[in-house]
Parts: sequence; structure tokens; C-alpha cells
Amino acid sequence: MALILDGKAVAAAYKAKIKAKVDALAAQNITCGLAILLVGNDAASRIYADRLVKLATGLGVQAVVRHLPADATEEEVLALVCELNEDDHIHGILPMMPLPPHLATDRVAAALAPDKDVDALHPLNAGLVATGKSRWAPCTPRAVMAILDYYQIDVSGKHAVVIGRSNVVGKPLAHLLLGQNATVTVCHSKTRDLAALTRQADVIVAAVGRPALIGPDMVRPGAVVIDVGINEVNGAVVGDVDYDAVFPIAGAITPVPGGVGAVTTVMVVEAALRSFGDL
Ligand SMILES: Nc1nc2c(c(=O)[nH]1)N[C@@H](CN(C=O)c1ccc(C(=O)N[C@@H](CCC(=O)O)C(=O)O)cc1)CN2
Repeated sequence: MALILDGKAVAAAYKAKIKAKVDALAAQNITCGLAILLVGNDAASRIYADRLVKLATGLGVQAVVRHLPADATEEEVLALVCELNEDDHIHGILPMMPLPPHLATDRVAAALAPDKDVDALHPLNAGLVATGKSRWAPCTPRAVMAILDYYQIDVSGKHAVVIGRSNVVGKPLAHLLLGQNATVTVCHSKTRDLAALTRQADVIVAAVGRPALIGPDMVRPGAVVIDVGINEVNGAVVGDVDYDAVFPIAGAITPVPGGVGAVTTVMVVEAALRSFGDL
């Protein structure tokens, strides 16, 4: 039976610190502002945006969703990024990924003001994360590391298999795990015999967006299984791991919902507050 890695417990510890910071700012008549830039209707991004607005508002941070249609032009998206960069009431900007395919993600990322770039998408911030020089990695990888830290799971010398190579999750997470001395294998859609690799892993991180990608035959008994996936199936939110089947085999496992996602939202609010100093 696996230990359930409860993201809500991890989030609670951060929420208390965030609230104290927000209250201290309120005493100076300052309200932190977070802008969520959503282009199109990606299901995971919609869930994420809804959750973020609820969480931020409850903590006293003003969150706005700026929603553009899926066919918005690059000029329209860049104009909105510039507007948010210049808005003194906005301290953090989170463009939801993926952007629709006709938009150049690199150009949108490069247009962000680096000090408002909540998910380290700007090339300057991404480079600092890759070289281990910034503590402001993208929010989902930071959430994974916060869960490991909270449950005192030491990855040093362990084999971590990260499935997914996105700029916002897989790649930066590989850098953070390397920074903690894990031996990291990054897998992706062209990886041959994924199961042979995951069966060698002490830690498996699934970040692909495919329900039931990780089944019980892919997990070594006792392994730590971290599920980053957020998928909508018949109106329910499920991860990338077949939770019920893997639970009896894993040593520890994150649920969905209530695992990585629950911590990721808190990391976004923390990152929006960073211009006011550490919590
Ligand atoms: N700029 C980014 N955009 C997107 C990212 C990202 O990391 N950066 N990832 C996905 C969204 N995502 C994580 O990968 C994500 C989705 C949902 C949640 C969340 O709040 N989950 C909660 C609640 C779920 C529910 O309502 O039932 C939970 O899991 O408990 C967090 C992150 C797409 N876009």
C-alpha cells in the first residue's frame, strides 16, 4: 500500500505564509495582482485558471483571467502581454500552455517582462533555471519538488524517470532533480520501450496528459509515483497514472486531484508575490 502524498497538506503550509504576506501588504494599501492569459480552450488550462482564480481571491490576491479566442492573432496576444507588462497593478503574468499551434510560443515568452514571468518562460529565466541559478523555476516543477521535500523523499543518487519534455514541466523538472543529485532520464513520445525504463525508476514523474499512461506493469514495487497529468474524462479530472491499479504497488503516490495540481496553484500565487520579497 502506497503512502498518499497529499498535495492539500503541502499547500496548506504555503497558504499560511502567503496569507501573512498578503495581510502585511494590505496594511500598506498594496494588493498583489495576477493576470492569467488564456488563449483558446485547453481543458487542463481551463481547470487550472478556474482553480487559480478561486485560490488567489481567497488569499487576497487579485486574479484576472484575460481570455482570447483560439484564433487570436500573434499581434493580439503580444499586445495583451505588453499591456500587462506595463500595468502597475499586475505583478505576475501566467500565459497558459500550450498556446494554439499557430502562435509562436517563443515569441510570446520573450515578450514577457522577466520580473513578472510567473512560469519562467522568458528565455532569460529559463536559462537561469537550467543552470541552477534561479529559485523561480516554473510552478509545476516547483510543486513536485515541494511535495518531495515535505515528505522528506531524498532523491540524491536515485533514478528519476520524467515522462514529458515540455519547457514548462519536463525539462525544468529534470534540472531541479539533477540539482538534487538524482540520476534523471527524460522520456517522450519517441522513447522506445518506456515500460523498461519506468520499471528501473525509484521515482516516476508522469507529465504527458494521457489518462492511464502509467499502469501497474510499469512500476517497480516501492517506487515513488508523481502524477502531473490533468485530464478530463467523462466530466471527471484524472491524471496520467492508473491510480487504483498502481496504488498497491507504489511506495508513495500523488492523487489527482489533490496532488501536484493543488500545490501548483499555490506556487503561482507565491511567484506573483515575489517582487515584494520572500514569504
Ligand atoms: N503556464 C502553464 N500552463 C499550463 C500548465 C503549466 O504548468 N503552466 N499546465 C497545465 C495545467 N496544469 C498542470 O499541469 C494544472 C491543471 C490543474 C491544476 C489544478 O488546480 N488542479 C487541482 C484541481 C483539479 C480539479 O478541479 O478537480 C488539483 O489537481 O487538485 C493545476 C495545474 C496546462 N497549462
